[in-house]
Amino acid sequence: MSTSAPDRPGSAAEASAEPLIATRGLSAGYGTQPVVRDLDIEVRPGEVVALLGPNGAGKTTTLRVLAGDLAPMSGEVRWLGGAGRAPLHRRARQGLAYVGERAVFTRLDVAENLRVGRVETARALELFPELEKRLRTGAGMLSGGEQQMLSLARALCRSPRLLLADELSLGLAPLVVERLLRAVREAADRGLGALLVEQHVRKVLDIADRVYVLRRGRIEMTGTPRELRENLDAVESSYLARPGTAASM
Ligand SMILES: Nc1ncnc2c1ncn2[C@@H]1O[C@H](COP(=O)(O)OP(=O)(O)OP(=O)(O)O)[C@@H](O)[C@H]1O
Repeated sequence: MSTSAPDRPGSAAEASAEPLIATRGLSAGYGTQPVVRDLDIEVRPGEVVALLGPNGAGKTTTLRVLAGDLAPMSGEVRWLGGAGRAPLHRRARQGLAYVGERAVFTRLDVAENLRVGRVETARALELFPELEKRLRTGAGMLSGGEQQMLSLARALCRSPRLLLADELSLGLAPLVVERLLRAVREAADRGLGALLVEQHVRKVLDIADRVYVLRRGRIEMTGTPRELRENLDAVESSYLARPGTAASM
């Protein structure tokens, strides 16, 4: 399977835009041992790209090195066309949003979380109206889904160019997962580029333009959701399934 034109209508023009982020021959890891090798990954404005793979494949490591949180061992990461090793805080100022698991300040309430994130409350509530009744609730008291809505609101309402999201939907109910993924899709339709690490394979394929499948630190498959679906049974049974979660995919 190879990379080909995205199979979502309207994304052909975006596919010709310059990548927001691109790696060439990237290897990264911890200590002296690379856990991801020879990665060629790119994300362009307006596209949602899914990064899939089994536990320990190196998905989080990949996001961390793209975010500037972990230095490459070899190869390069080009962010906005430049190959410099800008750290995460500088990339964040330049429009990179990184959402890890439950990225909220649990001791602050929802309104304070938005304020600290320099996000207008009204804008966040436009995106997720269900947060309105929780504005004065401590973020640590929110449900998992509400916490992720808050994390995503904080990221998206600052109009980033690129969103890197690590298991946005971990442990959440299917309807909440769909809600979060739809918010990302809508932001991408307005020009955001997004790279999503996601265990809900079928749900993310519904909104993605392209997919990379990582296995043992290498990209083993890349293509459109349509191409991946044709191989989905093989993909799931061979290495995407997590014990106990195959049904959710
Ligand atoms: N800070 C760290 N120090 C040393 N090794 C690490 C560190 N973080 C991750 N690893 C190792 O790197 C490998 C890849 O981990 P990573 O978290 O990138 O995989 P993943 O695909 O995101 O997995 P999962 O789906 O389980 O979250 C694993 O073997 C893991 O043990």
